[in-house]
Amino acid sequence: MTTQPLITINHLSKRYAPQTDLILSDINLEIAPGAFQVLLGPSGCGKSTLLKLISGLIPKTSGAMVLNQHSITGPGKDRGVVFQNAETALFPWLTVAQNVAYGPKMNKVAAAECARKVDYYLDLVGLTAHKDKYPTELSGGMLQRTQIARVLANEPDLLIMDEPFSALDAQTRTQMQQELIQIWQQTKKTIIFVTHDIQEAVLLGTDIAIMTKSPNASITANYQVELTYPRAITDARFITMFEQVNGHFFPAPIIRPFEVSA
Ligand SMILES: Nc1ncnc2c1ncn2[C@@H]1O[C@H](COP(=O)(O)OP(=O)(O)OP(=O)(O)O)[C@@H](O)[C@H]1O
Repeated sequence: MTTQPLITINHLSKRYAPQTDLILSDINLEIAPGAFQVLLGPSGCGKSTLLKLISGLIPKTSGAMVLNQHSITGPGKDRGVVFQNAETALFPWLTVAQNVAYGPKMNKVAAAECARKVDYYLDLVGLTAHKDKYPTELSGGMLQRTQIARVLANEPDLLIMDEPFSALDAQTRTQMQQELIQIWQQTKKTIIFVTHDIQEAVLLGTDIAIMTKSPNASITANYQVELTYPRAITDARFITMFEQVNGHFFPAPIIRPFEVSA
C-alpha cells in the first residue's frame, strides 16, 4: 500500500470469555482511504465480531487497531454502522427526514446546516419524495436507504456495513448494490462491508478479505479487485475473480451446466 492506510489492524485477537476459544486470532489488515473493503467468510466465523471491534462496541483481547493514526478504544463519530435490520436501527416515532436529522441535531449542528444535510443525503439515497413517511410505511429497500442516509448525515470517515442487504429480496438487493456503489463513488467514503455472499463481494469490493472459520479465525488473503464499476456477473474477468475467491471455500471446480456430461 503506497498511501497511508486509513485503518491498520495488527495481530488482533478476540475471545468473549476467559478460558474459551479465541473467536478471532491474529487478524492483520490495512484499509486504504476510499477503499470498498469487503470481509467475506462463512457463517459464524466472526465477521460481526470484527466489525464490533472496529466500531469500538466490544473490547479486544489483544493486538492493535489504528484509525486515522489513533488507537480504537471505543465508539467514535469517525465511524458509522449500518446494520442488517434497518427496522430496529431506526426510530419508529420519527419520520424519514427526522431520522436522518437525528445525528446532526444531537451533535448540535445549526438548524439550516442540519436541513441542508438532510436534503442532501435524502436526495443521495433517492428518498426525497418519502421524507415525511414513518419507518412502518417503508419497504425493506427504503428502510435500508434511510439507515444509510442517517449514518452518512453524521459524516463519518468510515462506513461499517454488516450484511446490510441480506434480508432483502433478490431484486431489491441487486438495486441496492448498484445504488451503494454510486453512493460510495459520490461520497468517496471508506467502506467496510461484511457479507457471506461471494457474488456480492466481487460485485462491490475494491478489496476482498477472506476469513477462515472460527475458532481462531484469521484473514488468509486480501484480494485487490481490478474490475471497473459497474460490474457484470457475466463478464469473463468477473467469473475468473469469482472462481478465485470461491476456491477458498469450495476447492472443487464449479460445475456449470454446459460442463455436466450426460
Ligand atoms: N456476545 C457473545 N458472547 C459469546 N460468544 C459470542 C458472542 N457474540 C458472538 N459470539 C460467538 O462468536 C462467533 C462468531 O460470531 P459472529 O456473529 O461474529 O460471526 P459472523 O461471521 O458474523 O456470523 P454470521 O455470518 O452467521 O452472522 C460465534 O461462534 C458466536 O457464537
